[in-house]
Amino acid sequence: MPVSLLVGRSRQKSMWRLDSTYAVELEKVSIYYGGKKVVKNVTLKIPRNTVFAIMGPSGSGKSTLLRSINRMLDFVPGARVEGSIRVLGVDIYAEGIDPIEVRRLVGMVFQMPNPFPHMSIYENVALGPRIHKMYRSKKELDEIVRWALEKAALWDEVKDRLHEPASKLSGGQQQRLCIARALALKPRILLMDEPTANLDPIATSKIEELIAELKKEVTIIIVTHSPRQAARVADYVAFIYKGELVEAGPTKEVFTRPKHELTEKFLTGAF
Ligand SMILES: Nc1ncnc2c1ncn2[C@@H]1O[C@H](COP(=O)(O)OP(=O)(O)OP(=O)(O)O)[C@@H](O)[C@H]1O
Repeated sequence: MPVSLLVGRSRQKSMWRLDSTYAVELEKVSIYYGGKKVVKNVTLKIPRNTVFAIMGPSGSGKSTLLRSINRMLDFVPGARVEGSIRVLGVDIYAEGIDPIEVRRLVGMVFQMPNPFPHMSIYENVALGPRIHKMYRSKKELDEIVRWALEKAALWDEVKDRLHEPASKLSGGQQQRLCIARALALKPRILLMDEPTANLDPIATSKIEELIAELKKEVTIIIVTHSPRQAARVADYVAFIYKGELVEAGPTKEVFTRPKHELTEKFLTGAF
């Protein structure tokens, strides 16, 4: 990364342990919507700079668990998290933690590509760095935008149309734009909630290739209901069923020697 990109917050002394073995550590995490417990006592360690897939059938609590990792559940009235969630060594629900800083460090990409449609491609990526004051000159902002679009494997396709509205991009391009938008904030962890559910197979494989590339720099936690996708992209997988963690481990191990009958059923498509 050019030195000029290391401006703003990244120069400040950080409380996050950036060299931590685990990107995320969940301990006895339960999550409620009102009185309804939808995630039940989940303990899980997610190694840094890996792709970790959370898989399970619809309604098993995957998205809820994912959203607890960057305090997105703060926006859901009645949602409550119990237990401890550490991100790069820091308890993100502790008093005094700024949820905005948590969400900068832990970016998120959703199922439906959701760029701001009337904003230009450039502005979609520049918005976060503007809000967080991550640059000192227009030139530096241009560099961040280019860097993020390159990292999201979109630069070559959009470099001559940066000021066109994002709505003119295809669905797959829009999703990569959302990835660029998240990357522009220099996150260390990227949460992806079924990022290819609305994409065709070609756009899906582009995103999957991108995931493999990105894990060199960020930890990726991806929610998928597809065991095939988990097998293709993930180093580690966790299988969640009815809010409970059934098993977790290296992808190869879980797929070749599942310890639990439920996991085997899920992997063979019996759900
Ligand atoms: N805002 C909410 N208020 C109340 N209940 C909710 C809310 N969001 C989700 N739920 C419920 O929590 C449970 C888990 O939902 P969640 O979306 O986390 O599961 P999921 O495994 O991601 O499912 P899917 O694959 O269908 O997205 C479901 O029973 C769902 O109906």
